[in-house]
Amino acid sequence: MICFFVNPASGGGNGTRVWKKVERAIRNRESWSVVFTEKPGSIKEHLESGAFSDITAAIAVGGDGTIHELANAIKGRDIHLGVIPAGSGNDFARALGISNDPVKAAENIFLGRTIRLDLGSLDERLFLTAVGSGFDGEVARVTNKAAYKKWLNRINAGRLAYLIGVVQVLIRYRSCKVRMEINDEKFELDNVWLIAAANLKYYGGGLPICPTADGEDGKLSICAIHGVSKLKALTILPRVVTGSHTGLKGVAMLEGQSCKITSDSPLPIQYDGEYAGKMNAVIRNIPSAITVII
Ligand SMILES: Nc1ncnc2c1ncn2[C@@H]1O[C@H](COP(=O)(O)OP(=O)(O)OP(=O)(O)O)[C@@H](O)[C@H]1O
Repeated sequence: MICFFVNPASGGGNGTRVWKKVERAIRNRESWSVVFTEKPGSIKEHLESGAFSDITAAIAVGGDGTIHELANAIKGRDIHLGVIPAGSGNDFARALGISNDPVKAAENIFLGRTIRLDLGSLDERLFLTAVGSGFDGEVARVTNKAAYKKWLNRINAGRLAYLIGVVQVLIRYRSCKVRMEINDEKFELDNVWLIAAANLKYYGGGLPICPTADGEDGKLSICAIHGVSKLKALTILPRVVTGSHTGLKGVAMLEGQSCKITSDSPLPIQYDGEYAGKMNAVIRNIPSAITVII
């Protein structure tokens, strides 16, 4: 049984619109059911209710936050994961080349072609795309609670909300000293603006922060922007839009199975675009952790 978990709130209401198209397209197919999420966390509640014991595939109709919830809710169970993109960022779907056309994406779900994908973990929680600490964690904190996000999502301008958040944070954000440990190698970094640890290459709605990240290689790709003034950081950050930041002075690209980030004052962290809080982070790659329908 395939179960679609539709988040009506994703993409500022896009979830419902996308589901209507999918429903028309799959009306004559068998062995599927649908659940509408009521609030953050409700996917887990539904799955734990015991009413879904016959699910073989769980499909998020939503954005990266919905698929993040779904992956965590099916943790440890033999359920394939899929997505019909309906969010504002859709970085998971973008990285895996999943169609933005709801009907095509739904057809592919029923074709059932799968890959084994690595996941990342931040403490006990799983993530699919990337963890960002420092500047982008702060952007997630500011943007996710901003009233303008809902407004802009409603007019399909979710990316603009993120850009406003970037400008807000740029004005007041200060770099700091960070201790980073990749596998067993220790680094002391000054003037750290951000450290991202990625399973897949995009975050923030299509920003290729780690352009060579590969969700099937058993490693995290790590990008640290550090050791530069705010003025210099301001010239680097826009280059992330095209992925052309990687060779610049002040940008270190690394990789490893694990990445620990600690600082005297814990940094704000986001994972899959969701704000996780201020913390010292232990991030790991979990190789071939999940089966994804692509
Ligand atoms: N019925 C609901 N009402 C409000 N929020 C919900 C509901 N169901 C789920 N959510 C929450 O909605 C949040 C946003 O969903 P999601 O991330 O999929 O959309 P998005 O932010 O538009 O997309 P993206 O993350 O790709 O930019 C998630 O954190 C999820 O927990």
